[in-house]
Amino acid sequence: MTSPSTPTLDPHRATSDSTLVRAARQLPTTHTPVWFMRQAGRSLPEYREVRRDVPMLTACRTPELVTEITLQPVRRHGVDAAIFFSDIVVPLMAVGVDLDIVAGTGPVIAEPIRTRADLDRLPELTPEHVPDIAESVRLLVGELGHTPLIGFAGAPFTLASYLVEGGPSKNHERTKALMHGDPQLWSDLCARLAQISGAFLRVQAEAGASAVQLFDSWAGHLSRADYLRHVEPHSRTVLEGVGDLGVPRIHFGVGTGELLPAMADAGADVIGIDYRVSLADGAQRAGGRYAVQGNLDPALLFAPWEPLAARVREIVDEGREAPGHIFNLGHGVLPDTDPTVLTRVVELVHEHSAR
Ligand SMILES: Cc1c2[nH]c(c1CCC(=O)O)Cc1[nH]c(c(CCC(=O)O)c1C)Cc1[nH]c(c(CCC(=O)O)c1C)Cc1[nH]c(c(C)c1CCC(=O)O)C2
Repeated sequence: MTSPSTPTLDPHRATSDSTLVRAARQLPTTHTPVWFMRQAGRSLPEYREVRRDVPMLTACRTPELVTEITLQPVRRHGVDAAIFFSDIVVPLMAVGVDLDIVAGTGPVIAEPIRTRADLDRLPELTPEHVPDIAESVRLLVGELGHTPLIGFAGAPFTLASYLVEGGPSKNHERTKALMHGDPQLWSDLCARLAQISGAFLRVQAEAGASAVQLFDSWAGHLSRADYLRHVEPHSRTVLEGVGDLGVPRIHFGVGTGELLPAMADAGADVIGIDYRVSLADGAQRAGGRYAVQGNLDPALLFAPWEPLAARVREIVDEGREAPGHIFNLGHGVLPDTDPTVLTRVVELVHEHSAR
């Protein structure tokens, strides 16, 4: 029995008709949905205000702050989706990895994982590790109404790179050395990370996130052969592991032109395309079977309005040729971006794509 005050059994019902979910499912939409990676963050003065005295990871674990920060870009820009405010290292922190996020640098790991004994100290993730995440999602879904919330996690390779290198890396040399020098340890590490990412996505989707995105930001540093042999099986475990939840799965990486077919086939519904490959080429490389997300160069947001607007219209037009299109940037919003430009881009995407 349900009464009006009991939560609906299907937390995704309110957003099942949203443009984001429909585009991901390759259904017709009234306009092209748009959101931006890193839409919450330093480009917004209201974000800098909330974060003034609060460290990044404290903010990520405080449901009231996660809710406020996630809602800020939705209120300001009128985007068609919210992305959960968190970080790819939050589930690692939750299982006990000693790490910090250093402003201007990124995640830094106190004791990198390089040996079997190191891996043995990395536990699996259970919902009990992240009650605050479920709580934040529930608060957000209540506030967002018909606007979908996108949950996310880091993919095994990108997480492994931070853990093995101990921090951000340009060349991923220790990571690749481990991959090739001890393939069994590499595979066991990625299997553990796949469990952690998959469980983190599950917590978010079960609490009400309407879509999930797997970020394999650094996968573009791999050859296709290495990606297929050493990485794809683990990303597939994550994506297929949440297939039963019925929420669209977006798979994104940077510099992945050569990997798009493999990344799409790893179990995604939507393939993220960065700005190096045209949407049309990207959709075709993914076999023409997948919805696409992208792909405005975030640096173009610094260009004068006319050339920027022309590029936005072009991307909207190219997206019409794909089975489904979600407008986004090719990578995250840069911290110095003028937020009023982002709002104008949202308005233009809506206006130019209205049908
Ligand atoms: C590689 C990666 C990380 N984190 C993430 C990725 C994958 C996406 C990508 O490729 O950009 C994912 C992420 N991190 C953050 C989000 C929030 C949601 C959103 O997109 O709005 C998301 C989706 C918040 C954040 N995560 C971080 C910030 C900046 C911290 C701050 O505001 O002080 C934010 C808003 C910190 C972070 N965390 C990480 C980096 C590289 C940085 C930037 C370091 C810096 O430039 O200061 C690791």
